[in-house]
Amino acid sequence: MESSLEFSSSLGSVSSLLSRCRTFKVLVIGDSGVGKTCLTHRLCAGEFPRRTEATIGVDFRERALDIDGEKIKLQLWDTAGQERFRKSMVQHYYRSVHAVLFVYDVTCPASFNGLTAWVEECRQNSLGHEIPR
Ligand SMILES: Nc1nc2c(ncn2[C@@H]2O[C@H](COP(=O)(O)OP(=O)(O)OP(=O)(O)O)[C@@H](O)[C@H]2O)c(=O)[nH]1
Repeated sequence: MESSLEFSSSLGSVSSLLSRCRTFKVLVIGDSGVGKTCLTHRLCAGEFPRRTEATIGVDFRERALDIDGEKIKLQLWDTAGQERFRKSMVQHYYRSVHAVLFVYDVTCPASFNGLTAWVEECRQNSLGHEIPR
């Protein structure tokens, strides 16, 4: 009885090891209207949304990947570009981030110049230099 219990518990740990999947949190930032929601929706749902509304706070999207046989979960944090929809939440966005994606609109130079403010926000929230961006 004891040995069969041991056997089933070790089977359990093997199956949990096999199904374990690493999750990577990617923060998506940039000016309002540059296409963050469209980009993340396209990546996760396989198509562009018909219409979007300004993001309030943050929207979460996930994409499962298989990289070299390992299951990876990409967790995209689509954040609001409008200051009034970010408010005091910002510091939470930067917690345990694995990578940051800066987005700008190629038809809008101001949104490219605006990236300096987003880089500065990263600095203010103590984003480490080792974090890919
Ligand atoms: N022409 C064109 N329009 C786009 C593209 N990507 C997004 N749009 C349009 O741009 C508008 C804003 O797109 P969103 O994805 O909502 O922008 P956002 O950066 O998430 O905006 P916030 O939520 O306010 O930060 C929408 O009307 C989209 O349809 C693109 O690649 N080409």
